[in-house]
Amino acid sequence: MEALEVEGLKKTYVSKNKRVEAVRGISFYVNKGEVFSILGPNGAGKTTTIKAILRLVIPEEGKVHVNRIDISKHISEALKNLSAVLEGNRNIHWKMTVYENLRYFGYIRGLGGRFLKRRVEEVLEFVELTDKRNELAGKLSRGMQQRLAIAIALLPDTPIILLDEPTLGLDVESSIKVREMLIRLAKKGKTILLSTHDMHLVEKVADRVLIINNGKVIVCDKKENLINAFKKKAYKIVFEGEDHYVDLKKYGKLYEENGEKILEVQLENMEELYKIMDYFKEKQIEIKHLESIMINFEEIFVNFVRSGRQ
Ligand SMILES: Nc1ncnc2c1ncn2[C@@H]1O[C@H](COP(=O)(O)OP(=O)(O)OP(=O)(O)O)[C@@H](O)[C@H]1O
Repeated sequence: MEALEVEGLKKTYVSKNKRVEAVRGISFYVNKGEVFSILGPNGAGKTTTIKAILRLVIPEEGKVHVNRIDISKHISEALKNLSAVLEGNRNIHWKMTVYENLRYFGYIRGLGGRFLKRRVEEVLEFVELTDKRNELAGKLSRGMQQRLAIAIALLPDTPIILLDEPTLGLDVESSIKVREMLIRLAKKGKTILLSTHDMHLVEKVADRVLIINNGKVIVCDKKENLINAFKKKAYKIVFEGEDHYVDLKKYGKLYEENGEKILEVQLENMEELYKIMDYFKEKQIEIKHLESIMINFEEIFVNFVRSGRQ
């Protein structure tokens, strides 16, 4: 069942002498309990899409349903299901402590009394900031500020959480912490929509991926399918042979590993593989084994964006 449905979203920013078609007809859905990632280069329209879902920008076309509720018609009802961590840490009060921030934003979301008190402790523990509760938010590291922003979003315990670039500008350790947090949230059954261009994050947490460029969808599929689409086309050929093998360089990357000679190739189709195998035969170089290899998600992304540039 879909937790989020986005249909035909269009948003054009118009200023005095400029029109930017930021989102040009984007549609997708996010299933309940799924981690769905929007991936795209700078300016692709990721932030605009997330803001349009939250009605922070009003799209000129398109529909957004949150748990089957049309957000343009029943905004407060729909928003009860959503919380968001937007880009940057602007939604934190620098001069308040961690604890005061959580109380303050809890009140804003309509929480109070014993429930809020308990929730504050729970989220503090979840983001591992319990021992920083009395520190001023402005004095925290960037990674901790991001965790505080996530804690604030978690307070109302909504079923759907949107995150825009949650690891942007964070050091490796903090990025890993955020990544682990998202995995824990997914395990709790939360529906997560995140925008990012952090490939590691996508590789580790996403179930399905939507790749967009210039405000349009290039592809939307399960992460595994996207990986497999290219995995089949990348091969590692382990071979034996003394002479001639330097010529193989023209086919791909040639190297030695643990005393084995390896040729790594990326191919458009099987014909190309057969051609290479014929060449091995002709030169009497023995192939010991051949395996399809995984190319990393970054390469997959670049391949899709290149092939589908709109
Ligand atoms: N308020 C605005 N007024 C005018 N143009 C805007 C506005 N906000 C975004 N844009 C433009 O719309 C396009 C899409 O921007 P958006 O922020 O949605 O992309 P993004 O994929 O989130 O990129 P980034 O990763 O750089 O944030 C860009 O060309 C951007 O310059």
